[in-house]
Amino acid sequence: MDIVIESLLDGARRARGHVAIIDVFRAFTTAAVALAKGASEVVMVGSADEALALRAQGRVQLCMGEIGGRAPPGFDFGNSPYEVSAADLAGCAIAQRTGAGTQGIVAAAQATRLYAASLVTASATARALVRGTPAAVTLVAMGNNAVVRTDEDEICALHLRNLIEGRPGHVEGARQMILASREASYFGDPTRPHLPRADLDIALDIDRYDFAIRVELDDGYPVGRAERAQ
Ligand SMILES: O=C(O)[C@H](CS(=O)(=O)O)OP(=O)(O)O
Repeated sequence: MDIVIESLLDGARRARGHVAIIDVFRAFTTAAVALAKGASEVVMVGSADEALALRAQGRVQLCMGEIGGRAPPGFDFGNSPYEVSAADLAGCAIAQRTGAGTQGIVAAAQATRLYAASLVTASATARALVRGTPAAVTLVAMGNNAVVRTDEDEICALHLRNLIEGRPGHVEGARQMILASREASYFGDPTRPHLPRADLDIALDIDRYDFAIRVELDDGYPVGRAERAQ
């Protein structure tokens, strides 16, 4: 099996085989929390207008995500796992728009199987990626706004590769490397109130959940749902 690590939007466009689009801060940590809180599905879109239109049509009940890190006007939630962790989402379908993660999902049109990945679902995602013994697995680190590479997504890709190749990786080592990064330092900064420290704590709770987020097309929209091992 060929395992390729890619980055950013062009990496998502090139990705082949079974693909993990990685966004630790914060899109797919937030999506995982939403699914764990009972959301039925997360419809991943490229624009805030698409998310709002899906809610207006009744296709989803809630909108979450960000532009410039903050909830767009009319959204129910920002892109904060901590904020979402306090909500009752039982049975809700949610539309999500973010600057990196959901853009990568939309761009990954060549994937034969697609996952939205972060560290909270790392082991479950690694197991899911190898099911069906694909010829190729591509791990795409989405970075900031899908244009600047970031430590947390690149380290998540390396951790996933270790797991896929049968090594345990180093959970605490990965955590500490990310905590030392520029992006981690933004959380809890009083000048960035949209980035609570609790978001960082949740995002680095590696293997918090025992499901992967499988993304499949539904009426042309990529829809993420929890996928547990059989
Ligand atoms: O809200 C976030 O943490 C980021 C901001 S940016 O778009 O990467 O600049 O969004 P995400 O898509 O979750 O990386």
